[in-house]
Amino acid sequence: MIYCCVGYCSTVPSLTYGSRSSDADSQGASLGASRDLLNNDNELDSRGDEWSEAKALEDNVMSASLNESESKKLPQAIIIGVKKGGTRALLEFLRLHPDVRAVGAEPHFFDRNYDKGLEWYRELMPKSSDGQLTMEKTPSYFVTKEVPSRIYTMSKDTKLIVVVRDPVTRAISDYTQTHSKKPDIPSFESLTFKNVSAGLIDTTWSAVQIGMYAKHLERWLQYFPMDQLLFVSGERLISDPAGEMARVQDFLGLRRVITEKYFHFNPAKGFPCLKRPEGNSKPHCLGKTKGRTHPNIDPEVVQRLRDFYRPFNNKFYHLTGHHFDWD
Ligand SMILES: Nc1ncnc2c1ncn2[C@@H]1O[C@H](COP(=O)(O)OS(=O)(=O)O)[C@@H](OP(=O)(O)O)[C@H]1O
Repeated sequence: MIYCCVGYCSTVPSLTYGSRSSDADSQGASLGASRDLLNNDNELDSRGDEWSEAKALEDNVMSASLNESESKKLPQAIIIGVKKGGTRALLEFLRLHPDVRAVGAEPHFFDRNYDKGLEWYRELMPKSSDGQLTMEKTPSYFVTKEVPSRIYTMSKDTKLIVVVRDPVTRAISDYTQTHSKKPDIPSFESLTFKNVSAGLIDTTWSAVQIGMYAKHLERWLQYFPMDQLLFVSGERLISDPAGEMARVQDFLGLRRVITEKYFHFNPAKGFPCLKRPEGNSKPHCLGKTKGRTHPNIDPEVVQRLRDFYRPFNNKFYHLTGHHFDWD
């Protein structure tokens, strides 16, 4: 069956092909069918959609003029995490590069859909020519035990990108997202502790656990050498997107096409938005599900979390050789 959307047709439901950006939440996306995407808890990022739809339309026009040597390929590079790190922004920035083709939604192949097989996965990818890089992003990969060996089995040469962010802010962002959908959940402060009176941090709470980056990274290093991983600073992706994009493009072996000309800082949103350097088109910002207002958290709890994360952060700095200044 052929599915079409805003002039964009494919053999899988159009939602799965970037007409909507479905970003990770605690459930994340399943690409089995468009119904899955609509029924799960995923965010559908409305402003991101506009951007993705414009891109899908453009891709469609482009693909009409492309020759038959184009084919769907397994990704050579994957944004594997972290949830709420800035993964959507990075993917959308990369999608502007002419040598990158990326699937807009999160395939969740290596964590939830692995039994569907590699051909299912390949089928989700956009067509690309030989010189182009195929990519996807699924932020839950970084913290899922089985994923490193599975990606290694697909290709030991896969390049891996992790967008990391201060784990305390990340945890609050994660909580804010859940709270926006389930306003009745307990407070951040009470979820943080296993035993409030003893002050024990609950490391089984995913919002806390995801930020123990060193622990997760050690699992990846059992399969991949450090030089196959790139750590992008979520903070710098906002304060200096062109600088982070230069690192990313170098790492991926791409020409430095996405430069400061592509960014316009929107002071009202507090984020860089994307603009085409040529022409007068309006800059495109990610949607309102990015940059939600975080609740005020008891400063004592924030301090307790900072103390908790410090050894993990220091180990992470040591392993990566990069100081992220989170303390
Ligand atoms: N350019 C730009 N525009 C908007 N938002 C940006 C941008 N760059 C980074 N960010 C930050 O991205 C955070 C969401 O991260 P993710 O996209 O990884 O979230 S998700 O895991 O896919 O749901 C999101 O977190 P919150 O601010 O907590 O909502 C943003 O701070």
